[in-house]
Amino acid sequence: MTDKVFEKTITKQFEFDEDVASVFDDMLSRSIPFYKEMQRLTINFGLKFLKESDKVYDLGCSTASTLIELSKHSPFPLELIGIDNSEAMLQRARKKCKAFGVEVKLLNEDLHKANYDDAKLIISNYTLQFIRPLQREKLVKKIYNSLQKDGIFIFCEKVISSDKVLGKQYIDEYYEFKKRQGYSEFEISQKREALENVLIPYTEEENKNMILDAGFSHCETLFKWVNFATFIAIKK
Ligand SMILES: C[S@@+](CC[C@H](N)C(=O)[O-])C[C@H]1O[C@@H](n2cnc3c(N)ncnc32)[C@H](O)[C@@H]1O
Ligand SMILES: O=C(O)C(=O)C[C@]1(C(=O)O)C=C[C@@H](O)C=C1
Repeated sequence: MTDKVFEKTITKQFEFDEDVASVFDDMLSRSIPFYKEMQRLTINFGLKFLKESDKVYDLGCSTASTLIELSKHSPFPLELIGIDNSEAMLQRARKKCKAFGVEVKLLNEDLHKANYDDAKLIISNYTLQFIRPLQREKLVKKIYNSLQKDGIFIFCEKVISSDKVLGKQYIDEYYEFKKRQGYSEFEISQKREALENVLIPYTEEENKNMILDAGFSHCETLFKWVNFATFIAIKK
């Protein structure tokens, strides 16, 4: 279904509710430049570190798109677990997994409370940005502690520039992308307002520092397009 959520005047902050979940796959593909490419890199780099029966968690799995693609591309069976606290998203995820014949354990839980121990790979794409900064640092520490030795954390985030002028140019370039995807100026400004103080992006460097502060021995950028980036972190 086509995303028309922000065609009407907003009355509340952005939420992963029924309205958003019902158009979510279209919303992501039209709101995140190179979404598919970043997903492909997440899967390909993840697979380089995995072996049969390894546990893979997707934190903030939404409609399970990434786990379904991972399952389709993996040459061996994996234990796939998706965690999300939006029931509207998980309903779509269950339907899609069934339709694709993919076995994924889908859990409706808060990431702060859920258990993801013994993970070989943890994925979290475009989700940390929705976690309040103080909680975010704690969550990344929890992710680090939950990974096995030699475990991998791959995550994608919307990012900002630490330079004021470039920061403004990033936003202009991003809104131009959105216009090319068919969103009107009204929809763009409505969504911007709804996301204010809900989606809190860090700079690329702040993300890396947060990861290293949590204990990871290495973190680098796998991909970046203006204000969106994919990172990989290694626990030694
Ligand atoms: C932008 S979406 C993730 C998109 C998805 N990873 C993908 O690549 O298709 C963020 C997701 O995180 C979930 N989420 C946000 N905060 C959460 C929390 N505290 N616990 C569990 N899920 C959370 C939301 O419900 C939403 O489905
Ligand atoms: O539309 C925007 O401004 C976005 O930042 C895109 C974004 C994201 O990065 O998570 C914001 C909310 C939805 O979850 C889908 C995509």
